[in-house]
Amino acid sequence: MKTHYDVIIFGAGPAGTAAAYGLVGSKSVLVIENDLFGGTCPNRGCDPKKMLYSAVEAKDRVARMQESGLKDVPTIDWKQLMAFKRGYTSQIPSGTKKGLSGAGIDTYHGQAAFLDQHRIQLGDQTTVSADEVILATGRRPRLLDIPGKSFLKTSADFLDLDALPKHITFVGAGLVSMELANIANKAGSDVDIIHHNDQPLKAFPQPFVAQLVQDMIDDGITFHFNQNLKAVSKNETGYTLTTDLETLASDYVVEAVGRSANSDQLQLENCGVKTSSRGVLVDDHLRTNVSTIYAIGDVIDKAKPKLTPVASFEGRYVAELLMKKTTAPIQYPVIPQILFGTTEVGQVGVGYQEALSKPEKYHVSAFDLTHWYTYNRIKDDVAKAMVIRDANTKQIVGFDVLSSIGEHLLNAFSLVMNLKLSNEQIQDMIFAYPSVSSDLQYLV
Ligand SMILES: Cc1cc2nc3c(=O)[nH]c(=O)nc-3n(C[C@H](O)[C@H](O)[C@H](O)COP(=O)(O)OP(=O)(O)OC[C@H]3O[C@@H](n4cnc5c(N)ncnc54)[C@H](O)[C@@H]3O)c2cc1C
Ligand SMILES: NC(=O)c1ccc[n+]([C@@H]2O[C@H](COP(=O)([O-])OP(=O)(O)OC[C@H]3O[C@@H](n4cnc5c(N)ncnc54)[C@H](O)[C@@H]3O)[C@@H](O)[C@H]2O)c1
Repeated sequence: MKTHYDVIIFGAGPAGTAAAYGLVGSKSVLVIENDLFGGTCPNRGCDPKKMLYSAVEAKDRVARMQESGLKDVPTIDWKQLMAFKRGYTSQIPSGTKKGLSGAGIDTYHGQAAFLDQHRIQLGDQTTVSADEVILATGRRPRLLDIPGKSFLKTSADFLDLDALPKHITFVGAGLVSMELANIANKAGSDVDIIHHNDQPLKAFPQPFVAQLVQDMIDDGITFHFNQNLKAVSKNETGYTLTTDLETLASDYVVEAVGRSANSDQLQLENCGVKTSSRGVLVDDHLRTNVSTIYAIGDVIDKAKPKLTPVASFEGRYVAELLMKKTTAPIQYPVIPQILFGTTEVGQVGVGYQEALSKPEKYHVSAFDLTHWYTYNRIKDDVAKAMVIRDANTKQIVGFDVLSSIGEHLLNAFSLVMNLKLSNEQIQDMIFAYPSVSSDLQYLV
């Protein structure tokens, strides 16, 4: 390790590693990680969740095809599924570190904190300095401050469970809970969800969310809306949960009520970087109030969705900025958001609610896809989509989808919107047929 670097990056998640790789060849870089190299997404977020979904989706597809060529719905062997997941996640920290080192990026594993704007003290008491510093330390689960809080588990615990509890309760009906509750239910647990209002997933089209909630209820999940968890206590067999309306029993309780920025262990007071209760404050160049310190990814106080591809996009942007390849403010492409599951809800661009409230500006076309060949073939009985156009230019500016395979159309529409493809340009293309993508020509 050197004693001085061009750039020091705190955090080796999708944001920090994207910035580090972007700087390779132009700048000397040190990446400091105090936990798992690779960060939340591949270790305890998106990727392990979708490994578990491999079995859940396969089971769901088989269940849909009963009396249409398949007999008997398989059960999920949680132990084997977890071993499959761990086969992937166990390689991530060492693989990420090796990848960084192989690219000529120095790494440090351990705690570190600012001494001043340019100097950082490492856990072993050595001091390193840098011309510029990037904060990419992400978020961690926000913990409820209630009696019995030590009994509560997080999404990271759930994603690494050795055995599946008989009864699981999730607190908060956000993205994390809804996705993990569906996995737990399909894998064989009884599942309850406690939510403090009756409008989960506000960023998504509400008619589609209502259908998702109904599907989850039909699958046996119980929602407890408009109530707050007040206390947890241990009983002989599990836990007693007390809300302001009722008492529930459960074997395992996962709290997923949002995530807090990891900005509190960096001793930012020593360098003067300002934060809000929602994260590190940055300008439109992702620069903090200290001109040599930047912040990227989930740790920022931002209105943009806190997602892996957004974090990497910001990492690549700041790398370009530091290499003086750009001086422009960050300009985000459209950002697709999706709730994964056996019913997926996805949204990109102008929201459905906003479009409906401004009929002079937007046209909304609603499609029931259930009887379309693509969805009929897999017996997807709730497939729907909405295409939102600018009323004047007719350009597609928004898209919403509800389907067990919604992610494919969502990405196709993101491409259409980013490239501003016209209806005519799409009709002039040839797609592999029959497929999700070939339906694009019927939807535009
Ligand atoms: C259960 C779950 C499922 C998710 N699913 C999806 C999904 O399907 N799709 C999607 O796009 N996004 C998903 N996300 C969100 C996604 O994981 C994050 O948006 C993404 O990881 C953010 O990247 P990041 O680099 O900003 O932060 P992180 O990935 O959190 O990385 C930050 C890194 O900084 C380290 N760090 C923290 N403090 C310090 C410190 N003081 N010093 C040094 N290092 C530090 C952390 O250990 C971590 O490794 C999910 C999140 C969760 C929790
Ligand atoms: N598919 C994906 O892209 C995906 C999946 C999972 C997570 N993520 C990312 O991770 C982030 C964190 O997810 P999350 O689900 O923890 O947060 P979230 O903000 O999406 O949802 C938390 C929910 O808990 C509710 N809540 C807050 N306090 C509560 C309380 N005391 N009792 C009951 N409910 C309460 C909130 O109203 C909110 O609906 C997401 O915002 C997203 O950026 C993305």
